[in-house]
Amino acid sequence: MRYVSTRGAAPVLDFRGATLAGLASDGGLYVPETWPTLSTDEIAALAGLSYADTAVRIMLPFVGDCLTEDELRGLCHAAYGRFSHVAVTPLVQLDHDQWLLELFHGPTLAFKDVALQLLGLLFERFLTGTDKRLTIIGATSGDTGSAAIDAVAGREGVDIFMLHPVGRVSEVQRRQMTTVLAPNVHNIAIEGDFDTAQALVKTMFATPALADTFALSAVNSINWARLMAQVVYYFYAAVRLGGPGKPVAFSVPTGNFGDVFAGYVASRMGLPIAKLVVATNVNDILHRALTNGDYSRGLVEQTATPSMDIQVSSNFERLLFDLGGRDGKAQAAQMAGFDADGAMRLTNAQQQGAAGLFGSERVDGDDMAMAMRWAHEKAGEIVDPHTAIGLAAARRQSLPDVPIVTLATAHPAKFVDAVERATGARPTLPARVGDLFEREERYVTLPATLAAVGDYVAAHARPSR
Ligand SMILES: Cc1ncc(COP(=O)(O)O)c(C=O)c1O
Ligand SMILES: N[C@@H](CCOP(=O)(O)O)C(=O)O
Repeated sequence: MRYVSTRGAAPVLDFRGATLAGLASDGGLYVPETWPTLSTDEIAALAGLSYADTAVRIMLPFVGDCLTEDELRGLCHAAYGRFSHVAVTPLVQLDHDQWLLELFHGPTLAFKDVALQLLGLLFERFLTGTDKRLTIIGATSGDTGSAAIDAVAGREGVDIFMLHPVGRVSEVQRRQMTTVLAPNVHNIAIEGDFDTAQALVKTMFATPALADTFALSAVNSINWARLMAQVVYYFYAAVRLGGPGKPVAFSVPTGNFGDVFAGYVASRMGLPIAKLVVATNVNDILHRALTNGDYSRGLVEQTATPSMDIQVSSNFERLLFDLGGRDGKAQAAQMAGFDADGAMRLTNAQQQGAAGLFGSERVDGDDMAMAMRWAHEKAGEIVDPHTAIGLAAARRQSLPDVPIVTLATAHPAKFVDAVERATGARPTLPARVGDLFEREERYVTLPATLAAVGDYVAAHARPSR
């Protein structure tokens, strides 16, 4: 399998190359040159497989000859062996057609673990036998940071620099990052929002003083391997609800458009998906783009769903590229327009292509709290605020006889105050998180400038040998 950049000017890479590079050198994102497909019989044959074995079947075509099937199986079993639920991503029924897909049974209690536990192992596997040292730079609105740090803390050959917006993540989220004191982990609180942090990361990739000295890599969903691993749970859930014979819909709480893009990939691979609902909070750039083609950023508003307080959704570029005829030059021009103006219009092809599969909903704080109460009172489930955005959007759909699965993206105890405000219940952190509130924290706070953050990275990273 070969990987091409959405902006058409970066080298074409294999899976190993795309995983280690993270972001393409032309500023674009790597996508597979073609979508592999599974026949109806191949999808039906996934029924009854364990999560790890399902992952092997789905991911093998993307990995190409960079890993043998046995190597991939070993990595998947190691990654998913760290989850606390035997099903890894269990389904929970809420009422006749409403389901939750619980994605938070990994070490850091959010869906990010599903991909990052594997990505940590992939980095290690691809670095073994080389003298390459990776410098990972990432941005987080709360959950990617802890999942990535857990996946690479203490690993040989990797340093990680994780930027989070100061004061805009929950205390549990912050502590899950800043109490990891391994010498290869560097937490940086920046004075800005998540979009600023993400833009800084992309700028650092394009800064020769950093990119030429260090082997930079990414753990955000700009790294294709992240999304590849997230495609698996769409198949895993759908076959348990009657797929491929019966179509299933998904409602996905969305910020950076990674999780829902993985659902799009599952559909391109042949999984019958009736609808993919893009559920946003009041930071609704994606809802506006999908309803009337207006992709224009506003100010980021702070909400009770901090992980989705995003106005520039990196992975939307992947969708626009695919729907727009995979024309790298045109995509680069469209993104340059957005960078210059903070706004762009989707083309007719992009709008019409998206309309066939995607729906979208904007969910405000009141509707989010109402969905939490509904889940608690009617179904006895406590859901986190991000999941509640997805659930509120799912409950607005009218899809007779189609099961609709809301992706439950985080454990409710990560956002305990918001949960208590809405439901009166105060979920407790699972014991595996340990003495999070007793541990020492370590991080620096820096202005959100390339000079400050770039200098810090240059001073603390170890050059690639
Ligand atoms: C708990 C939670 N839900 C939803 C999202 C949104 O996912 P994505 O950025 O892949 O759209 C995030 C952050 O990414 C998150 O941490
Ligand atoms: N909500 C995310 C934002 C980054 O998203 P990613 O999926 O691109 O890593 C977070 O928790 O950090």
